[in-house]
This record gives sequence, C-alpha cells and structure tokens, in this order.
Amino acid sequence: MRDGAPGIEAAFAGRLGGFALDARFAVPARGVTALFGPSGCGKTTVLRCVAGLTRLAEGHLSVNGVVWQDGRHRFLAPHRRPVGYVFQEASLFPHLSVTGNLRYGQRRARGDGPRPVAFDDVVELLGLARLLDRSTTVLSGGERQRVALGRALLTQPRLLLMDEPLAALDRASKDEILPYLERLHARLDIPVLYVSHDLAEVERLADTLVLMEAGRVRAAGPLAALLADPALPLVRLPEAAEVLDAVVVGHDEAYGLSVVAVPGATLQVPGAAGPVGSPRRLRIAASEVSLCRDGPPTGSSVLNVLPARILRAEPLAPHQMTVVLALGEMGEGATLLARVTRKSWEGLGLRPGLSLHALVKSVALLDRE
Ligand SMILES: Nc1ncnc2c1ncn2[C@@H]1O[C@H](COP(=O)(O)OP(=O)(O)OP(=O)(O)O)[C@@H](O)[C@H]1O
Repeated sequence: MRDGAPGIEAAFAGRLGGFALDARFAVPARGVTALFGPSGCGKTTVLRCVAGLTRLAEGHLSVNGVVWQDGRHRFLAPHRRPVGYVFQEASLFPHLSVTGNLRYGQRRARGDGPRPVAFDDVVELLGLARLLDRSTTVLSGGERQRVALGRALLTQPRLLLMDEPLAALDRASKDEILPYLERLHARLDIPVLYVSHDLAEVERLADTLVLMEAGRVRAAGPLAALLADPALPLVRLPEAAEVLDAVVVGHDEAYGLSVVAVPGATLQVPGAAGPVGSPRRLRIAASEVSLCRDGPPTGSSVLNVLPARILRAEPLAPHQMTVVLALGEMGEGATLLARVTRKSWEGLGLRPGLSLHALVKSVALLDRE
C-alpha cells in the first residue's frame, strides 16, 4: 500500500477474446458514479476489474489513496477487496431466510476495519422489517434486490458496485426500489459505482458520469457538465436534458406549487416538493426550454421565465440547434439546455455571450430525498 490521491483512480487495459478494453478514469470516492454506455461497451468488464474478478494485462486501481492494484507489483485478491457487489439478478441463498441472508453478509465483514453499517439501520433503510422471517424464494424481484443490497452493505464495503441492479425489474418494481437507492445515497457515506444503460436512471441517481464507448472512456466528470457538453453525444439525444440539484425554499399552497432554488434562479414546480431546506433534483428537458431575446415576455402562461446567458450553441440537425445556457443575469448559475430552430437562432440574432430569458415550460422533479 502507499499513499495516493483521494478518489477512485482506475486504468484497465487488455483483451477479452475479441474485445479490447482501455478504460481510464478518475472520479470522486463519494456519491454515485454511473458507468454509462451502450450494450457491450465494457461497463461490466470495468466493474469486474474493480472487484478483481477479471484481471487484464494492464491494471491500476486506487481507492482513496489505497492501491488495490498496480500493474504486476500489486494485486489485491477479490476476496480481500472491501467491495459490495450487487448484480442484475439477486443471487440470494434459497435455503436461508431474509435474516439469514443478511447475517451472511454481516459475517463476511472484515474483522479489522470499522463497521459503520449496522444491521438495524440496513433493515430500516431498505424497508426490510416485514420481510425478515420470509424465505427468499417467495420475494418479489424488487424485494430480492433490496435484500441483496442489504447483504452487500452489511459486509461493510468501502465501495459498492452495482451492475444494472434494476434491469431485470418491471417498471413498478423499479419505481418501488429507486427511492431506497436514493435514501442510501443520502444516508450512507459509501461511494457507489453504478453500471447502467438507462439514462433516466442515471439522471436520477448519479453525481458523476463515466461515459463509455467501445471499450474506452469517452469522458468522465460531474453528471450535469457531461449532459450539457456539446462535444459529447448526450446533447444530441432526443431526450437530452439537464439535471439541477435544487433546494426547496418555499411553497405556494394556494396554487399547489413549490419554490425551489438552483444556482442562478428560483423555479416554481408542481406539487409539494417537501419541507423547506430539503434537497431535490430537477430534470429539465432541452425540448421544454425556449428562448426570448427581449424580455421577460408579458402575457405568457409559462411560470418559469429565467434570466440566462448563452454559453454556446451547436447545430443538431439542418433545422435545429442545441443551446447551452447558464442561468442568472450574469450567467453565473447552473447550466441549462434549450432546443431552438436554426431559423429562430438566426432570426433573433442569438449568439454566445448574449443575455436573454429562458422559458421553461415544464420541470420534472426527480424523487430524490
Ligand atoms: N470473458 C470474456 N471473454 C470474451 N469476451 C468477453 C468476456 N467478457 C466480456 N466479453 C465481451 O466484452 C464486451 C464487453 O462486455 P461487457 O459485459 O463488459 O459490456 P457491457 O457494457 O456491460 O454490456 P451490457 O450493457 O450489455 O451488459 C462484450 O463484447 C462481451 O461479449
């Protein structure tokens, strides 16, 4: 072991049959880092390398300064890596009850280190109290994943690895389990590497994104920055959107609205967003934002008319532009995406550096605690 940089630094390169991986990234060792990319780009292989289950010709991995793997010199065996692994299909022991499965995880915790994750906390956090005496053979898919997650947490991991944990679940089970993942994120200080090819899931859960393509890392960084990076393919998706971390600052009970603040703006969002001070995550689709050069407009039904500044714009199609905005009079705030026609872009004389108003037609409140 030796001292190194904080965070997770990974570099894995080599061949698996006909597949060549050359993945290098450095991300914070906190929050959720999503490994995102199309099927077959190497996400699971990277996760297996992190767990030590796959060993390629070249490998380096350090977690918060502790070197787990360094070329030929050091290779921490898989069973000695302090990771919890949750797979697409929960592989629970059928002969053990839910409690038995959780206790198994607890027994696997290394004897030496601290044990910040307590059994009762896991039960409470994952809503397992009612299931403890049940056989795992009678659980629903979502319940099985919650137990698998609880078992992984009780091994006291320093890093949680989750490989498409929702992919085998139907919509209803996904919706059931997502709030638990969010609570986990909010309450436990365990960094998560989360493999997914579902952008909606990533937008909801991730803080950091590692964008993969054909065995390589195309970009790694804060989720909001990568979603709005015109050099990356995400801004060209029909569902391109920006996510903004907001705080509830008030309520308009007469109209059933909540007021939330993001850097550079406050927005009104539908429904009760929770007590003042609670953090919430917003998703604003590029297609839901239009621009007004002279403003703010009068007589518009759009509630959220926000001062902003144009940072840059990229042609998306012969008729369409993606515009990257920064909120606030001086463009000092959070980033937002807008889709406008090239005709409007040219007709209104829009250009980078211009201050204007962004009309946000709808805001989705992602259910983050
Ligand atoms: N042990 C192996 N031997 C040979 N090829 C392998 C092996 N493991 C993975 N591959 C190949 O490596 C490529 C990347 O696989 P991987 O499972 O890492 O991709 P992925 O991005 O996680 O895909 P998905 O989203 O479909 O799970 C695939 O083409 C896969 O067939």
